[in-house]
Amino acid sequence: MATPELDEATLQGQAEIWRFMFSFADSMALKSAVELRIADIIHSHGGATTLSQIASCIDGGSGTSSPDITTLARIMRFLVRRKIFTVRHPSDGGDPVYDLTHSSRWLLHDSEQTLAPMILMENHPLLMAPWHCFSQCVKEGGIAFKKAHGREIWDLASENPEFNRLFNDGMACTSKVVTGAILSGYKEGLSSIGSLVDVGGGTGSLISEIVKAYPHIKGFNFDLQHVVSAAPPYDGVCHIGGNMFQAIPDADAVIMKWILHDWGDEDCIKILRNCRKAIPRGKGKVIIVEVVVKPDGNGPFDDTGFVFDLLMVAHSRGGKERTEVEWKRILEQGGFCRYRIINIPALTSIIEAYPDD
Ligand SMILES: C[S@@+](CC[C@H](N)C(=O)[O-])C[C@H]1O[C@@H](n2cnc3c(N)ncnc32)[C@H](O)[C@@H]1O
Repeated sequence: MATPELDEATLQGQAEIWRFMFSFADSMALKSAVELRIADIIHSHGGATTLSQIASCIDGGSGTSSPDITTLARIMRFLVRRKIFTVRHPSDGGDPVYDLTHSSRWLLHDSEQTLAPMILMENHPLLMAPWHCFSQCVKEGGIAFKKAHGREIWDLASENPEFNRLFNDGMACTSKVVTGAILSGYKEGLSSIGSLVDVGGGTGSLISEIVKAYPHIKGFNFDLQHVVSAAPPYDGVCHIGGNMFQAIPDADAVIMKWILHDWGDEDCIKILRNCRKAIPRGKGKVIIVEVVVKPDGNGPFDDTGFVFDLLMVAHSRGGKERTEVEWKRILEQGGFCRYRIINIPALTSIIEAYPDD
């Protein structure tokens, strides 16, 4: 029997499936570029770097081996196609030279504004394993991370210092990236605060940057004990270990970045109620730095909001990304009936919430 000819749309559909089937190739190529520090090598040459110059700066796997330049060339060809790097072929027939793009500047390890530690963290086998458990979660419920590792993410971090470091470093770099956006888009929101507690602040990257920009603010970095124990000291920041489900240290205002998205609605309401107890009546506020999902949004970060929602399926217990309507509901139940959303130039927005009293 003759095979029916495929119409254009069906063929296009097939092409899409091939593309999605291998989407992981994008993240794996990106991860290898970060591990090999390719962006840093090109940057240190001032741009326009040949493949052999890149290779000569890569440490061989064992003491005697030298980099496999053919594999490197193939990874670079792929990343040029993805517009992570550029390549130029000199007219004199010389070796092609590679350069950075607006994307690869985010891969620089030694830059203040880098996503390199986050790429290494999210693409680590321990954090990727739960993604393989989605269908099992649909069929039988439960927590993907626990199915993959037998325990939840914060328990693994408390038992495994290497994983704790990988996770905290990944989060810390995203805080540095978002701080610039907060400081530029939310200036007046911070200037009137005397003390600020970052709840689930990780190793203190966000609060330390805020205190650096507003030295009058007394900063508290509050997180689980195993996290603050590994945190570096910062001027003007006091690290406090504890459990936000029990109590939150008192301050004029609470900031929380990427905390509530880790939890289901009931847990968020408990955290918000504890925030309310920690801030002064009448003038306290909570500054929530989170994604606000826009179901029909087509801004540069809107698609990533949906990816983060699945990330929460992979890594959290009941966490999710929320639309404005969903945020409003948990804020009200947590005791914060007034709020405003401030768009900042970042993946996240600021939700500034005020208590009812
Ligand atoms: C997704 S990370 C966000 C870290 C930081 N806010 C940031 O955005 O870089 C969530 C943080 O919540 C902390 N955390 C989890 N459970 C907690 C609890 N019960 N009390 C305090 N912190 C907690 C974790 O240790 C982790 O640092």
